[in-house]
Amino acid sequence: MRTERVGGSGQAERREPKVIVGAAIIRDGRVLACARSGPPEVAGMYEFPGGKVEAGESETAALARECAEELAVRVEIGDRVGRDVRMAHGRSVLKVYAARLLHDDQPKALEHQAMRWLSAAELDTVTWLPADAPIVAALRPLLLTAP
Ligand SMILES: Nc1nc2c([nH]c(=O)n2[C@H]2C[C@H](O)[C@@H](COP(=O)(O)OP(=O)(O)OP(=O)(O)O)O2)c(=O)[nH]1
Repeated sequence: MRTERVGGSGQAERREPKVIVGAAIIRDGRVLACARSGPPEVAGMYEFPGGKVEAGESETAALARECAEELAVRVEIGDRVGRDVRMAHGRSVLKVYAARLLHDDQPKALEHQAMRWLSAAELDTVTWLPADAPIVAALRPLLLTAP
């Protein structure tokens, strides 16, 4: 979706929504859920590790960078999980990809206040950021069928 606003020339400018990517890192039928450390209004709420895609960066490169920065792990990025989720009145969009850890790397919560490996049955035991609800729903069957 494009959002439009009227610029100084009176003509409509088109703005692409900012893309936020998240990694649903799956291991042994569990997904890694990470609790935000801030800002205060969302601190303690769970999300998928990730962040904003920078200019000129691919979504998969952004995910690999964010997983390295936030968790000190290397990941292989797989298929999309769930749909695009519009946030901030359409100014941003959340896209989540399945991922797996490479080289037996062990995640460290370098920027989050907590981390949990959740099975399908445990997905609802944490409070997710509101935008993540459709992604979590789409993830459930994937965890149940994961090898
Ligand atoms: N990483 C991530 N962000 C999410 C999820 N769900 C959700 O609503 N968000 C929101 C929270 C934030 O408003 C935004 C991500 O911004 P961020 O501040 O974490 O991104 P970033 O790591 O690039 O941060 P920065 O460079 O601006 O400090 O997306 C999710 O599952 N994962």
